[in-house]
Formats: sequence, structure tokens, C-alpha cells
Amino acid sequence: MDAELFPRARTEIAPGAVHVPDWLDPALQHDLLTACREWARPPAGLREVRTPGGGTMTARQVCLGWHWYPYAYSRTTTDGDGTPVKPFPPWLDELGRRAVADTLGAPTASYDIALINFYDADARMGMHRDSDEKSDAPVVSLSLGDTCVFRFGNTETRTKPYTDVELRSGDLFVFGGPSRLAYHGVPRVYEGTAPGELGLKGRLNVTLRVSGF
Ligand SMILES: O=C(O)CCC(=O)C(=O)O
Ligand SMILES: [Fe+2]
Repeated sequence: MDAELFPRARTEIAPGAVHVPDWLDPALQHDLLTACREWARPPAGLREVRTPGGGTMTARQVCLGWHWYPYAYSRTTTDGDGTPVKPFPPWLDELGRRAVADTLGAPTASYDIALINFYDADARMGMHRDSDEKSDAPVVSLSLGDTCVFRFGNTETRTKPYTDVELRSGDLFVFGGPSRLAYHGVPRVYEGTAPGELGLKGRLNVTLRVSGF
């Protein structure tokens, strides 16, 4: 594979959308995974997300700061065990702001929402826009564990044109500006591709957003 022969490079996938391979070093990946495991515990822990059409999202999810459910936010886990959403820690805001500073330039707002998605080998996420926030601050996405295909599209349709990007453990993807409302999704997770030393079976994605609420 080319990625093995040539180092993976930082790439602007679309205007305002930047992929930075290996942004989190192994120690930080380990610390973030430890935090995710704590957040996933009840109360207000990892849950299955039911969509209004009667379906269930295949990635399971836990939120921090504001609880997202299709398609709004609340301070309690209205579609979970009903308890208050876990707080959004200041260190996660610092991480989010550093991600923006490293990619798109000086951040202007504080991050106050985290969605942590857990994917087993069969989980996927359909093409969607992150559009339930009132802020146009960039979305910051951090990946841990198994490699996935992240499909990054356009602001008009769920379909082509789009670009498929491989997100591996430690990778950062930031989308803001003209790409803030682009459709994106995860069509595929490659089972068993997580770095062995991390000790994670599956994939975790930590998405940081600014509510503007
Ligand atoms: O898992 C990912 O990489 C994407 C997650 C996502 O798009 C979301 O939670 O809105
Ligand atoms: Fe999203």
C-alpha cells in the first residue's frame, strides 16, 4: 500500500476540511481511550440511538456537555436512562482548540459538545450533516482504534462528489468554513486494524462541536 511506502501527508480534502494523520501520539491516544471508557459507563453512558423512522444507529454513542439525539440537544439523556449528561471537561476544549489552531487557524469559540461513537466491525454511519448546532465553528474529529473509511462529501447532496479518506488511530479531521455543513459518513470499518499496543477492539470517534447555545 502507498501509505506504507510513503508517509501519510496532511491533506486539505475540501476548502476548510483538513486531515492530519497521526495528530495524537500513542500516549495521548491511550489517555483519550481511558477517558472514553469512563464516559461510556452508566449513568448517562453508551447507548443505542434510535432514529425517528424506527431504525437504530449501528454505532453506539455517549455525549458530553450537551446530549445529542435525533435531531436536537438536551441536558439530560432523554433517549437514554434520563440522567444528566456528563460534563464537558476543560482539557477537551483545549484539545479541540489546539486542533483548530493546527489546521484552520486561531479558534474563536470554546468547545462544549462531545459525541463519542463506538463502532464494532459491522457498524457504519450514513451520510449526514452536523447541523443541530447554532455555531459555525469547525467540527473536530479524533479517531482511535480500527481504521475506517471516512466519506467526506459536499454541502448539497448525500451523493457524489465525495472523497474517501482512511482515518486511522490518532488521526485528526477538522471541517469548518465552507465545509462545515458538508455531508459525511463512515461506510466501512476495517476489523482488527487498531494498533496492538492501544488495546482497543473496534473504533472510537470523538467529535467535538461548539453549541452556540
Ligand atoms: O465516526 C466518525 O468518524 C464520524 C462521526 C460523525 O460524523 C458524527 O458523530 O457526527
Ligand atoms: Fe457527523
